[in-house]
Amino acid sequence: MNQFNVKELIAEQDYLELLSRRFPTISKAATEVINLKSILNLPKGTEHFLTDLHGEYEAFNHVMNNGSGVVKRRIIDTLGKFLSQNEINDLASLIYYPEEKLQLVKDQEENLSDWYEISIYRLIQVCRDASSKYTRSKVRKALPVDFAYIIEELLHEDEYRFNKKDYYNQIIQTIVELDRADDFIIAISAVIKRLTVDHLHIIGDVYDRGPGPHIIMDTLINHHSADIQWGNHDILWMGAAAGDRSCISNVLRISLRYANMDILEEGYGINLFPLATFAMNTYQGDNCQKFKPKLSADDIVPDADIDLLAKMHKAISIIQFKLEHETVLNHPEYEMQDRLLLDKINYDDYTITIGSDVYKLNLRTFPTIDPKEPWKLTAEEKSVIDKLRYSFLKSEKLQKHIRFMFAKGSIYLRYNNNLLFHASIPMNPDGTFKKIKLKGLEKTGKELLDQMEQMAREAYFGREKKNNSTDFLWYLWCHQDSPLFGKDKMATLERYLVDDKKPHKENYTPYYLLVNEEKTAKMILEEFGLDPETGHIINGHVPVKVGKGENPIKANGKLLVIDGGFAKAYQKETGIAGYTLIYNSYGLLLASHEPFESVEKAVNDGIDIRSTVRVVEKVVDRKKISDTDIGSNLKKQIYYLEMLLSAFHKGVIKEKI
Ligand SMILES: O=P(O)(O)OC[C@H]1O[C@](O)(COP(=O)(O)O)[C@@H](O)[C@@H]1O
Ligand SMILES: [Mn+2]
Repeated sequence: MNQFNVKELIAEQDYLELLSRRFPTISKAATEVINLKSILNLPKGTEHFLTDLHGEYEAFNHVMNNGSGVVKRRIIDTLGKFLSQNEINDLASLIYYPEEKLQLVKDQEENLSDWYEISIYRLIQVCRDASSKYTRSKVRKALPVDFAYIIEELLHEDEYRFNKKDYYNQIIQTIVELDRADDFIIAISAVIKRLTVDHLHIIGDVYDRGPGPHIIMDTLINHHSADIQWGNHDILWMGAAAGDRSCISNVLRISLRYANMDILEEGYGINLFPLATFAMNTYQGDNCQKFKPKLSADDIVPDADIDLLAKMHKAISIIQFKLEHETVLNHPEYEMQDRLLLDKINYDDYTITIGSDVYKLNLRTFPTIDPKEPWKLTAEEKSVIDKLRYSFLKSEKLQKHIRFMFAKGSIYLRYNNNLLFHASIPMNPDGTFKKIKLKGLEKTGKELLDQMEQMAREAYFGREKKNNSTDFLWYLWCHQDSPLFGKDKMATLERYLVDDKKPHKENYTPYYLLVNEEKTAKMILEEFGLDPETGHIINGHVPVKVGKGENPIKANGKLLVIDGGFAKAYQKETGIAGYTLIYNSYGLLLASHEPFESVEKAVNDGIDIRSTVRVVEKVVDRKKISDTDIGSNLKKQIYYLEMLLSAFHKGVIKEKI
């Protein structure tokens, strides 16, 4: 125990006085020290890293339910010797989807009471194993109120213990007899999942392309412990929620591109009527071929709807190009003049000059463009975007989700000596950090990212203030110096208006080449105040083309890129359905997942996402809480509690009895 002299105690007297209100006696302070010291020796909790979810809520839910394979591992560890593979799969799907599985069992099982008793018995075993890493108090906090007492009894009673066997069995039988088995199974399955993964990291891009980012956000808000590093698609929605017109038009364009209207209308209550009527009138007779939505195999959309979606898609794309042009004109300091393309179109011969090359346009109808001032919105376009903006600003649900993004999110995060961010760090080709001028001051590396994050927060929280600009949120979406984006340009206009693929190319910034070198990765870790020998960088953003032999582990293990592509639209390219990372007390594990089929298949056929787990790094000594950030915090608390104990003993602070 730390010893302190009177002088030291007097120097901290005010703080100790405050602390003594929570721990008023020697005995209370000593008990807390004993508790905290014992926690330090427990194994480190399991962290789960997911990224680039892109609205794929079903696959996300599944990975949350199976903990990237950790739940099944636990079943095998606890009951593997006694159960067949089928029984293991059945128990796993019961834990993942208890409601659905119970329904199925009721339809099929003849002796339901037996099934209930056996299943409850097995679930308790798995739950006991999952809870063994934690203090009783932490487990208690994870229990649902209704069953807290019973689950606690069952977890801490041993069915083999003499005298207690009947007691234990009686509890289970009574649960079944009183028709409480379904609720009990649902409750204990949730506890198992919750205890299996202690903390969740989302490395960005919850939004866009898939149908249910709002469903994912609801899950995250209800999660017991999660953080988010903003991806470029998240900041786009954050900008839209701040009322930024360029961001709003991008958000709508992407939703229309993938025919995801549910998120806007049902998810966030955005009124699309003004855009629909405007598009129908303005693009009447135009089949808007290039703007037909990209549908996935299971999307069924009638032709008439496709026609309307295509018209709306074209209308909002043209509005977006105009708004972005104006933003670039308003911000010469962004140095994005190469993105001024609307005025490089020759509206007589339908060509566009990009750099020194001239390309043929694939479109000829621009009913709202005045070639003299092509970036000017027509009065109708202005009215449409203003009405949409109103809807975004007034959507309570959207604002709630975005406030959560700000509360639990950041551009980068340091967590247990790992550095987490979505895309990149601005760097020069020579390997040094790139200086970027913001608000008249040049900054690099960590300082730069801190400044950018502060500006993002100011832009959103000042959204109702006069003269507040939200343009910086758009900058973070698509600027080459944005750590959330990391490409030299976002070639959206070229991709829509020119068939030639040459100008579509977006090049990754120097970070991507440099960071493959171990020395650069270590330099970045050091810049962010982490130990380069033991730390890792964890990124998403870039789909890892496993099919083409790409490896997600780079820089000699210092960098992990875990975007394997949850996005269905990208699975052809990547060849898998996503990577997730697990960091437990034994080390770092990388799980690669094959595409998720459906909840039905998972429940009926016990088909899990097939996941391959490989060890990235194994620690020599099992990591304890003492080795984590929480551990450092606890040690600080212990230090002050020991100081308080000294103060009690030396009479600097009196016990409050
Ligand atoms: O394939 P899509 O949906 O048309 O999107 C292409 C655009 O998405 C981006 O790749 C950004 O999205 P990601 O952050 O998911 O990579 C842009 O660079 C590109 O212009
Ligand atoms: Mn991204």
